[in-house]
Amino acid sequence: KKEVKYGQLTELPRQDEAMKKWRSNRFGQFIHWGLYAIPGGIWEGKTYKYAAEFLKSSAGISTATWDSLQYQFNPVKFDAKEWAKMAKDMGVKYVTITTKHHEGFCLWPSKYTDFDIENTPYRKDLLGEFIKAYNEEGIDVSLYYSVLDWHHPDWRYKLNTEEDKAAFERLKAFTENQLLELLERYPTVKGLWFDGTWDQCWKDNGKFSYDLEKKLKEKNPGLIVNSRMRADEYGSRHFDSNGVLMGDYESGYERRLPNPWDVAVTKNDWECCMTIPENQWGYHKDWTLTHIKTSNELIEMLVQCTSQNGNFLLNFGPRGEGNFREKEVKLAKEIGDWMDDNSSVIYNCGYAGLKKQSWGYFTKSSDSDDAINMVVFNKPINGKYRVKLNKGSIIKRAYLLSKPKKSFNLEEIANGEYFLDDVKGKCKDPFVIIIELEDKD
Ligand SMILES: C#C[C@@H]1N[C@@H](C)[C@@H](O)[C@H]1O
Repeated sequence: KKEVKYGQLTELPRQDEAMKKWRSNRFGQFIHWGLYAIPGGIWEGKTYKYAAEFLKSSAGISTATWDSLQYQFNPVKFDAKEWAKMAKDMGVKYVTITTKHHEGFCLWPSKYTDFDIENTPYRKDLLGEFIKAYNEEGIDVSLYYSVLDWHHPDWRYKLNTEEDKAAFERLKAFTENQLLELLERYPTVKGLWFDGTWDQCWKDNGKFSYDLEKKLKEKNPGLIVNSRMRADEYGSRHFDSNGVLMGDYESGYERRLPNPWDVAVTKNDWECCMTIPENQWGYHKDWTLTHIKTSNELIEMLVQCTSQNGNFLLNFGPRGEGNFREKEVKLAKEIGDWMDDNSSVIYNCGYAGLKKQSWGYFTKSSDSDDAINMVVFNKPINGKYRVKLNKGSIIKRAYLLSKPKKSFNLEEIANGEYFLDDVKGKCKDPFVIIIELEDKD
């Protein structure tokens, strides 16, 4: 074991109220919005297939040219209340929005740069309007912040020379000032979601990331930060050099999920962030380039995350003018309709302590020990659901969440193992079977 002085700051898993709320939220909305939403993946008539928020590098655009987009950023269709209502109806309990992506443009009026919303035709504190509207809908707000900053003259990927090191010291001070400014301006914020921390410059500054986590948590007690913020003094990221998780939850699942049978993942808090297209976080004009996920695919990801003690952060990329594409609005509605009937198997739920089975996923509410949720995605062709519980478990009753009066027939086939006879006819959406257990004692 290495001696790690600048590794985990807060003992995990956190059991304070702020973290319990984060855990019970389970379902969040990610918003990627910045200057990249104006060109939307197309530059001088050419469509670039790579992620739209990387268009500056994909199309080799100079910083001066890219930054001039600031004078076109005028989201006349932006209605924060409308956005918050859509999120509320979709069933999310929290939102994470990009305050500043890799391009360096800030959605809030920052004292530390002119490359911000104040110097656009919009002028107003867009981020403040956003936070107020989402909080009024009862949705917690977390802020995404990219340490990687293509606009800032002091950004360096690697620190080769003394000049590089002096420049990066200034970048670190700028980063700390902006983050403290965000927490000062927006005190209701529950978390910070760090990104752009994969370069050598950050790995060489593990102690700084430790001290910064400490300072930010002193400024906003209860603040929740993702593991992506951190490096230890040896350059190990997310987990320190002895494999101990840093930050408050693991945030390495980006556009991918763990193996659904993996039990080890349940021991930490974690979050998966997911795009609707294959790889577009910012708005891209052309959604014919890749597969666009259906609401049932996205609902299954949300249920899988919950079944393994993880949160699911689903991304939306609004247009430069401030509205969402119709397909995103439709998906939000479809997911919200499912959540209207089934959110009880998501909110405040997690790993049921049972091996996953082929019909779908188990989840269990933190508030009850004698009920288990079966969320069905794959109907068995023989109409019988094989349910393997822990030894000694006895099913008192099993029924559809949607039809609680009608019980399934039970056939016990071994200790803690049953067949449930199907009582449901045709179904096009995922559905829930509630298993009520006999009290053990
Ligand atoms: C790569 C990369 C970035 N990380 C995701 C969360 C998006 O912000 C993407 O641009």
